[in-house]
Amino acid sequence: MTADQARLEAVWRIARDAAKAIMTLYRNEIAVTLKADQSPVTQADLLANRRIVAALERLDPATPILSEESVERFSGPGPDATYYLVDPLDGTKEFIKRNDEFTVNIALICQGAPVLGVVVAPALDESYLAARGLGAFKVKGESDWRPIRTRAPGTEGFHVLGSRSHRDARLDDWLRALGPHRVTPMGSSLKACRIAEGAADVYPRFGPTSLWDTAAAQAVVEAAGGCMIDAQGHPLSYAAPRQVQNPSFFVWGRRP
Ligand SMILES: Nc1ncnc2c1ncn2[C@@H]1O[C@H](COP(=O)(O)O)[C@@H](OP(=O)(O)O)[C@H]1O
Ligand SMILES: [Mg+2]
Repeated sequence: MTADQARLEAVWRIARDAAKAIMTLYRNEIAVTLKADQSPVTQADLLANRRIVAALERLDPATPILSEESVERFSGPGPDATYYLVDPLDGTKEFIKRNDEFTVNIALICQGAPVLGVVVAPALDESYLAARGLGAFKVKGESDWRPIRTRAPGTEGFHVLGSRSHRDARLDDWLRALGPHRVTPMGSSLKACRIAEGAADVYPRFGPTSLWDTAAAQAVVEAAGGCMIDAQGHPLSYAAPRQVQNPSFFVWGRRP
């Protein structure tokens, strides 16, 4: 087993542990509070955050952690510009609506790029894992690892994935220019993971997102042969984590 694989499996175990904690709360009544930016947060976001941060600190004490639910603890990247980037519960609105489209996300950033990514969908019992040099994998349950690859669009047009909660005129204009397509709404980083496994072709995102929403899924989609790029065609960068907002971006299974 390589060091990268050992680390990938260790980070996956941490994400799965958080996923189990999330599911115990998902089955009961969900209490929702609003954060300062008016976005919803639940006990599940906070519980998952505590478990992930404590476990990553045990696993890798020298590497700083930037998490959506504890941004104030982050004092900047560590040696070699490395840090963990965590969204303990992406798709909180989907969690509250109970449509199963929410994920736990952990990425390892090195020199501004996501070099390892773990995305777990707790309610679906599916995981997407990737590390540079190892490839990208989907795991159903605990042990069924399968390598994944992106696909080329079929002759019937593009299968597009889009946010359930954010749709605006820029997206409508972009879709008009795309040509023949169909759109499936979906929550969370699951959209990019579905493209990584060749189940869809493109995910355009014009609404606001933050670094922790994209990093883990970007590692997966890149290792599977796709890309997550800004309007200039550059891969999303994590080199300046003081600025947590992403630009608009596009996830393509095959680069256009
Ligand atoms: N105004 C805003 N600013 C920053 N990020 C936003 C935002 N509105 C939505 N998002 C991001 O979009 C994510 C949901 O994406 P989607 O609509 O594709 O499911 C949210 O993840 P969280 O659920 O982790 O907060 C949140 O991070
Ligand atoms: Mg999120």
